[in-house]
Amino acid sequence: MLTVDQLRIEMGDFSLTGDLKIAPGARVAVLGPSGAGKSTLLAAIAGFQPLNAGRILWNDTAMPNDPAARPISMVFQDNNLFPHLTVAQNVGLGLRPNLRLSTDDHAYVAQALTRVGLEGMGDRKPAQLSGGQIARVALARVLLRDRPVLLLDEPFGALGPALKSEMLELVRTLLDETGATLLMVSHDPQDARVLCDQVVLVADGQALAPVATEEMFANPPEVMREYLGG
Ligand SMILES: Nc1ncnc2c1ncn2[C@@H]1O[C@H](COP(=O)(O)OP(=O)(O)OP(=O)(O)O)[C@@H](O)[C@H]1O
Repeated sequence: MLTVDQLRIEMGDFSLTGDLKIAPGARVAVLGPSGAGKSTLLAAIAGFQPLNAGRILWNDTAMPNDPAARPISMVFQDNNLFPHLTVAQNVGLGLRPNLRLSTDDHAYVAQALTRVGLEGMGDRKPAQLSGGQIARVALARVLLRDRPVLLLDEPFGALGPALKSEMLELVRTLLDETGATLLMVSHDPQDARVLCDQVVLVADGQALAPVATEEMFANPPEVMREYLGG
């Protein structure tokens, strides 16, 4: 269980509060207007954003301060790859942040690359990959990190619709295999319908408790109606 307990964040004029629980294995879309605080919520859960009040807990225990020690892997919009490292090294960072990979580690990296459809591409640099392939590298790293919570901050926003739906399918397959809990920020409410069983709405300075995706779309609250453009 992921718990956002009495969270409060203040940055200048902006403030965000939240008090919610995410069940293990849930697939949650984080939706809301631009600037509402979706990325801030994910950064707080990941440990990159200091809190003014409240706690983030995993299985009823407060998470460590160090983001690397949290039971979390996160993919950002730019897929956070290092341009000077090869694909295999970028993925290997998920296992060993110092990149001292054993023979077994190299084999795990190769397996993860195969798993996301990038067999044999380990020696390339990110600049030699397409946008979809870069997103796959980020997911291969997530696979190797093998953490119970996956945070995706609009990682496929730059991809065209066909490629994006391919990536959402790959995420679904990986979640089926790992049972990880997903929180995914998206600007496209359709992503929620495709992949997520619940929606956390972030609006008016608040991250609301998760609601079933079906219910959210059948009976959207006003801010969601504005956001859906209807
Ligand atoms: N360092 C900062 N100081 C003050 N305000 C900040 C700072 N960083 C971000 N903000 C504000 O915090 C708010 C939340 O930003 P955040 O990126 O979390 O929103 P978002 O919902 O993810 O937006 P988008 O959908 O546009 O990506 C924004 O209004 C932003 O201007």
